[in-house]
Amino acid sequence: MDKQGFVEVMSNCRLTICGILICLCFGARIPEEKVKEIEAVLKEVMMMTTLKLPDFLPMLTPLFGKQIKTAKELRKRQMECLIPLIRRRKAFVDSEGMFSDREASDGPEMVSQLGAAYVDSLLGFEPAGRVLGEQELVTLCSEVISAGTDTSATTVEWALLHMVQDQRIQERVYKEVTCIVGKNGDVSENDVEKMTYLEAVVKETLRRHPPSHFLLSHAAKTETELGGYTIPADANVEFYTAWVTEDPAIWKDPDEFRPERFLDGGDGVDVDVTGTRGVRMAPFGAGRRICPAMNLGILHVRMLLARMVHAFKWEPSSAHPPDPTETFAFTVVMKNSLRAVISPRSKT
Ligand code: HEM
Repeated sequence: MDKQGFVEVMSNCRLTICGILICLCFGARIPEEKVKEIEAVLKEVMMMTTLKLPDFLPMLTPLFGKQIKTAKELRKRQMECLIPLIRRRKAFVDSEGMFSDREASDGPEMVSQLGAAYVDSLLGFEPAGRVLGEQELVTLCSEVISAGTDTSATTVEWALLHMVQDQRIQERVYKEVTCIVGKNGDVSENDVEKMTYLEAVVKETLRRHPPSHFLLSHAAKTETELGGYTIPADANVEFYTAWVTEDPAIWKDPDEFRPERFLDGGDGVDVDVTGTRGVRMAPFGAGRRICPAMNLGILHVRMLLARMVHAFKWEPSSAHPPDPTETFAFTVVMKNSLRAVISPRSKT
């Protein structure tokens, strides 16, 4: 909680998730300041890659010289942030996980065993008959960190908004968590698997507030028929998926936030979030380009929410009342990010 007496939820969640994903990519534990730096650079990269006029009219590219210069400078900062982590992990892999004392004290601690970091699998990967260069490794790792940070943090913020506004939902989650781990226990991955009400809260959050209203750009490789339209070969296809969850013909009272709809007897109980058995919501996309880390994302969101509600009671800040107005910041986030007052839960 900061000096003003409230917690700014989004920035703290982004930092936590970004730290986890950096560790997942490079197997390293790095200081918070460094996580903040990487997170800020990758957010800028992401905002820079949203579609601009020259993406539709390449002939206009020469008019965008200033933006291209800014993009190149940003790319340089991105490389400077991540290349040292790639080189350190490569040295660790080359030493077969046996750093000497001097090497070990010479940089961030390696906390994932050999083979467990994402970059380990890329170091030996030769997709085009050659090893990947540092630029490519930076891009691939950045993609994972960026794709996982904003989406998961956005989901946590929206879920918490509803738990702050409707204390009944929060108390039900708290009761479920304490029933499983007690008031003093630590919430583990296995524990959250058993929390059916929390699962319903997360599903309802992904239904009511899908972090991405559009999927990533898809392309038709050959001429295709889709929904009665002819899509020419090579055309980009943008899917607006949020509409499915707003349609009263598909969901009862779609605007209402009601986790119970995902419990027995509810209108969402049989919904398949992967879209394999029909699409009633598609927060992760559907088909072969579905989010490859869907289960990890859901796990992060559930773990964070369970631990946050287990440790603290979250209430609205009277100075900054919760405001559900949306805005686009790569994902669709709260325009005025959630600020909540927290008080520690009794441990007895
Ligand atoms: C609640 C959390 C998450 C949500 C809602 C989410 C949602 C999505 C969506 C909608 C897509 C686009 C699918 C398409 O275009 O068809 C996507 C792609 C992707 N996601 Fe996630 N995601 C989440 C968590 C994560 C995490 C934690 C990671 C990494 C650890 C991740 C990595 C990726 C990657 C790499 C892609 C691109 C896949 C490709 O190019 O085919 N996501 N995600």
